[in-house]
Formats: sequence, C-alpha cells, structure tokens
Amino acid sequence: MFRRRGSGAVTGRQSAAAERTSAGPDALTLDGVERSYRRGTTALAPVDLAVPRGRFLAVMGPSGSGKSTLLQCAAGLDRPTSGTVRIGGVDLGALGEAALTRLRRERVGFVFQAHNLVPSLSVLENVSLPLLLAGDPDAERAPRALAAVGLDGRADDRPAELSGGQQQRVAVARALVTAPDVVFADEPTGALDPATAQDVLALLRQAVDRDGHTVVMVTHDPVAAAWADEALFLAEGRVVTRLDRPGAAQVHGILRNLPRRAA
Ligand SMILES: Nc1ncnc2c1ncn2[C@@H]1O[C@H](COP(=O)(O)OP(=O)(O)OP(=O)(O)O)[C@@H](O)[C@H]1O
Repeated sequence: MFRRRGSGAVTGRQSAAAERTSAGPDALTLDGVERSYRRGTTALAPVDLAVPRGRFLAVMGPSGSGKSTLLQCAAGLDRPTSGTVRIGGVDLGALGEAALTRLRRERVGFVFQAHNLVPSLSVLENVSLPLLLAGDPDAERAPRALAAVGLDGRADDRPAELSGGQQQRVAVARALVTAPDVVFADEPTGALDPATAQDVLALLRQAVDRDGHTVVMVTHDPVAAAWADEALFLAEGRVVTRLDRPGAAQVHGILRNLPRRAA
C-alpha cells in the first residue's frame, strides 16, 4: 500500500528527486505576480514562487487570503494584473487565448473538490478525454493512468456507479494522464471523509514520489497539508510564511494565528 511521506518510500523519492534536479526549468514560477480588482481589492500582493519538478506544495491560509486567486493565476485560468507566471519555462503572459487554452490542456492537470467527471462517459473515456483534446494517439496511456489509481477493473463503469472517493481517484488519473508539468488541486479532499481523503492524498503523494509529478494543492486541512513537501501560508494576499515537511499540528498552529482579511 501507499506509505506516508517520511516512511520507507524515502529512498525512491530521493532518487526520483535527484533525477529531476537536472530536468530543465522549474515546473512553475511566479515572479512578482499581483492580482487586483477594480474596486481596489488586492487579492494577491506581489508573490514570488518557484516550484521545482517533483515537488508537492500545499497552499494554505484563511478564507479570503488569496489561495484561489493564486491557483487561478498560476494555472492560467486568470491573468495577473502584473508579474510573470511560467509553466515549464513558458511565459503564460506571452500566450494568446488559444495558445493558453492549449497549454492548459497539454501541460496542466486539474483536480477540483467536485470531481467534474462527465456522467455519460465511462470511467476510461473520462480519463482519455484530455488525451483526445490534446490529440495524443497513445491509446495505452489512459488504461495505465487508471491502473495507477487502482481502478482498472472499473474502466467500463459510469462515474455514478463509483463511490465519491473512487470518482476522485478517477479525477486524479484524468489529471495525470497527459503527464502535465503541474497538477493543480483545489481542495481535492474537501468533499471526502477522512479515510477516503487519505487515499486520494496518498495517490497524489505517489504521483510525486514515483512518477516525478509536481502538485500544487490548495487546502484548508492541516492533515492534508502534512502530505506535502512544503506548505505556503497566505494572509491578506501575501505569502507570510513557509514550512518544509509540514506537520499537521504545526500547520494548525500557524493557521490559527494568521490575520484574516476584513470583510
Ligand atoms: N472577481 C472578484 N472581484 C473582486 N474581488 C474578488 C474577486 N475574486 C476574489 N476577490 C477577492 O479577493 C480576495 C481573495 O479571494 P480568494 O478567493 O483568492 O481567497 P481564498 O483564500 O481562496 O478564500 P476561500 O478559502 O474562502 O476560498 C478576497 O478578498 C475576495 O473577496
């Protein structure tokens, strides 16, 4: 079964990490990324961030601190007011809408709280969808991705025939199937019970340790953050602190003391 970070999985993780250090540009960089809105709200003050390949980053902070804004700007779903976002070295600001859409399809994976599977398609077809959209002809990729989340036996089922946790595992397979530069996960365990949540987090951890994926996860949950390599804490749109190898109790303590944005 999957092992929690810091257990026997460490050796494999270290060798995978060593391979990745020589693997070109960081998966994601933000340089001076700021997002403000017309009525004067600065959702995100200038943020600098570099996420190397093969890293699992948790983004945390009180409600309104700018987590979603950071994720949306970093994933090319929103354009920052100023600053530069690069995914795999590509400057998103230099891309027109069509090229940005293509980059999101081919080089970014998404896992949301609501899994957003297409109900009329089979599980395998759902996982294959990003490959179809990207024009990738490798027919083996989707079954492999499904097997990696332990659901190859359910390929022909419809999403409604699966439990919530299984559906979220399919969403993880769908996010990983194109081997994206970064997987963005927005509260991926928010709708799951604690045990099922741990299974999904273990899958994300495995994707990082075994396959060298890069994950940026927004979460409110200190237990979820403890699966990451690093936690980044936002308050009032700014990065206020970071924690390597975050422990749930430590994360909880930091969160409790962060300032909240005035409503
Ligand atoms: N479209 C918008 N127009 C104006 N203000 C916005 C818009 N979107 C977000 N904001 C503001 O930007 C700030 C940051 O919002 P954001 O959604 O990024 O926070 P969050 O940390 O993700 O919050 P939560 O945990 O509640 O989802 C908030 O003050 C919010 O009201």
